Amino acid sequence: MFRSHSLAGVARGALSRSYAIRQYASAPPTAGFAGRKGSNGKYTVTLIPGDGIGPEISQSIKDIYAAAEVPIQWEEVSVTPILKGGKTVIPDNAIQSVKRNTVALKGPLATPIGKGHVSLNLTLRRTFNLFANVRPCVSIKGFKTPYDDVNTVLIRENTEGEYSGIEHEIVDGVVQSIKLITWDASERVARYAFHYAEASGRKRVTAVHKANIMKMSDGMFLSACREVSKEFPNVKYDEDLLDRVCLQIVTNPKPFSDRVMVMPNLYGDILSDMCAGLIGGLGLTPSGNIGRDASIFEAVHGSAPDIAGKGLANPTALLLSSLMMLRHMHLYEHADKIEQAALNTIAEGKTITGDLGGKASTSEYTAAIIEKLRKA
Ligand SMILES: NC(=O)C1=CN([C@@H]2O[C@H](COP(=O)(O)OP(=O)(O)OC[C@H]3O[C@@H](n4cnc5c(N)ncnc54)[C@H](O)[C@@H]3O)[C@@H](O)[C@H]2O)C=CC1
Ligand SMILES: O=C(O)CCC(=O)C(=O)O
Repeated sequence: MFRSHSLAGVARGALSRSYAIRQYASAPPTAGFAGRKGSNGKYTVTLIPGDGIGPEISQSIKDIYAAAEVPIQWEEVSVTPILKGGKTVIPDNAIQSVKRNTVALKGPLATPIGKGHVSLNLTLRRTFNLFANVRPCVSIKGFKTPYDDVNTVLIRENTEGEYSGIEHEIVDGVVQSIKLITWDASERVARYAFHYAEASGRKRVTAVHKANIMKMSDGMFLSACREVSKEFPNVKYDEDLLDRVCLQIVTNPKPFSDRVMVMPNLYGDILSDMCAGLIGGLGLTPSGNIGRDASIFEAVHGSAPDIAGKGLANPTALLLSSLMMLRHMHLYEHADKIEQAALNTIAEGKTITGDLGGKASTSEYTAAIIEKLRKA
């Protein structure tokens, strides 16, 4: 049943190069970066500011990048839902921009609840086949939370599962929602997780599942993980139930710092918010949606309508996502410098946003980071 995937060859070749993964690592170079560097020496990167707090936190990133002289020029595009032939689509110029540049930084996009257009976040992931969503969650040194040793990496299958969007009403009062799991997508994300573990020095891959209940769908996801694990004799493999993992992580997150967790789509969505809660909240957790031909980096959080337009948003999650992007682009020095400035600003605790217990506005926090960059 096991079919090899050509991605493996690409990844092995790339991994033979030396590759240092930092705290907020991009990803092993499986996806490959083939961005455009212009005659001015700058890479063009697509920027989707997004909805709600998106434009405010995107502005913060632009200001920090300008101060840090990151060799990037932003190609800003808006992603608004467009109705075409009865389907909601993404504006073509946004699609073309991501295709051209192969990397994008994206603010959150809002999705109406229980009605309205489909999620454009999911549409983007599917359009570009961004098969792995990498979500690291690391305690910030000096910033006190009930735990100071969280260091989890969660890799979420990103194109199918419970998020397939296949729903219908069978008869009045009975609705069916299909959880679609395919061998190919499971194998692909599993292989990515093992490569990530190898490249980042994590010793174990844990597949997180509910195959006791969803015996066929999660069962196949596990079979794919088991098969792929045979290709990686130096990485241990085990499996654990989602509910048990939740309990274990909130009880003691430390043991999870030696491994990469890989799981179907919805589990990853929920578990990553839970992990965020352990380190200070959604204002701090980044992610990368990794594909073969393009990758889109975005915070784990959404558009935060409750604080939008008030200057209260914490831009750190998007900033750390952008650093995953820089490392994906091999711009390590710029990433390291900005990371240091941001994390030190938080650790000092003088100029931090309300979600972290401070009083600073988004722009005051941004200015504090820029001040640190200037002094560095
Ligand atoms: N990838 C994406 O673009 C995502 C989009 N969404 C969408 O966002 C919208 C709002 O979703 P919610 O469930 O309210 O989740 P949310 O993540 O937007 O907000 C949850 C809570 O966290 C706070 N929060 C989030 N980010 C923050 C930040 N950077 N700084 C300070 N506080 C922050 C919010 O104020 C809110 O209290 C929905 O339409 C949802 O579909 C949700 C998650 C991811
Ligand atoms: O698309 C949305 O509005 C929510 C998406 C989300 O929570 C996620 O999958 O990260």
